[in-house]
Amino acid sequence: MSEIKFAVLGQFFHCPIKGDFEYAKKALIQVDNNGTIVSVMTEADVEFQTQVSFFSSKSKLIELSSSQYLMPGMVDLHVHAPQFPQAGKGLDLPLYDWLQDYTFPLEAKFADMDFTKQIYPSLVKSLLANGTTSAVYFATIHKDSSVELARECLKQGQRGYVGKVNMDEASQCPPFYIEHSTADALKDTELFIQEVIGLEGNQHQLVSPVLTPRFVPSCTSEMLQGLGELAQKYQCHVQTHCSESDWARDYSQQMYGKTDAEIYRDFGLMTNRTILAHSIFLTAADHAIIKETGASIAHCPLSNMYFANAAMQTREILDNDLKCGLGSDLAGAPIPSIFHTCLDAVNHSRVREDGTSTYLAADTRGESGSRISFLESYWMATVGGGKAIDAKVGLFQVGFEFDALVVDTAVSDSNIFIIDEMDSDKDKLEKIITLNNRQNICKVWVKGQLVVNK
Ligand SMILES: O=c1[nH]c(=O)c2nc[nH]c2[nH]1
Repeated sequence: MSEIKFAVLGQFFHCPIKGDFEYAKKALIQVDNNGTIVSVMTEADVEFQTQVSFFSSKSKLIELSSSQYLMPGMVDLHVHAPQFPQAGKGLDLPLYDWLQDYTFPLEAKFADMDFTKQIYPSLVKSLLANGTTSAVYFATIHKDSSVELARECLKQGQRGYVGKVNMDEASQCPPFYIEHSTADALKDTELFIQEVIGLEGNQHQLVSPVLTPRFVPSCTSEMLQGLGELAQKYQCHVQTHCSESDWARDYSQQMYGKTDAEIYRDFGLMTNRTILAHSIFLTAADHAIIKETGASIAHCPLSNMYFANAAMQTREILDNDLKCGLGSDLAGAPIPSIFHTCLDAVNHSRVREDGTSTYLAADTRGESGSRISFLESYWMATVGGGKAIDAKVGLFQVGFEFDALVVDTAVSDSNIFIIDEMDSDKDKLEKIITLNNRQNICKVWVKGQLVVNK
């Protein structure tokens, strides 16, 4: 049996059931040397006090104050790592022009390893500081630079899922940012997988390679076929964009006469380790394919407002029990915080429910019954994300990895203002979800390793 590394004493929130939450006022969570939760006790347990005294005497007790809340680490299912320098600018164009004018020229710069090493450490640091313990990254088409991102995740202790992007369709990719050849790109991708798995210090697979066809328009059918074969060979994760805008949806129909989900399925890219970013224009048949294959959706509410030209079917996706988590979609949206994404997801659904045009009567303006709750969005950010990456994270339960953060509502520059006599436990959790900022996050652990400590 492995040794206990530390035990945390304090209050916690988590959401074992979608749309609901659990609050423990005083709990003791024991974490072993592998970073796994081996015991969760509350005051009702007879052994509670004895265990607290024991860990205290061994100097292994981390005791939270009354303004501090232990919460599961956040999972960001969709981050474009090289777009970090672009965050907060250039969202004036539709998707196609945005890619061609702003994004591809920036991503092309990552051929330069010095530039890579200038950007990626700051990105990983920023995400960790915002409580993102697991991140699923698109890197660029460059193998070495993409491996460097995985190395950086490992160095800073973030659970990273990193993809070398694949794009080889000459009519859609600029000459300065396209694979040299499909065959070379597939060889590079296979090498990338092997190099990430074999990175020094990655014995526990904290970082994993992800097959990453950018989206249907940027890939030839030979590329999709080759990546599908690699997905079967290595059983690794797959990530891509799915039916994200009118333009992208129509492109797939014109080229293949199929939806994106059908195309990915037919090329062997839909597995229970596939993460489909956006997934706005889903048909009933797409829902069935996603459910049957066990693929997941990364809901990116803020970038959908810029690029999707439509609102997400979040209510139906949750009701249909499709696997779904949240993505920041840096830098199709500017904010590197999944807490913020939770708020965006709720706002997005409320605008859909209410509709927008003041020229229409209230009862014809929106799509009634389509809102989601704060608890559902928080569930997606933690448990839903954990299921998508196929990792035991997102809950404080025995056997789960200790990926966690501490929110302190009493830091001097806090936006969260809690009054114990006035706020129910649910009020407190909703305030934390909606008002939390990086200054409130004072500790972050990934796999039991303390990676942020303020
Ligand atoms: O939001 C997006 N960001 C991207 O970089 C991208 N590439 C294809 N489709 C995309 N959508």
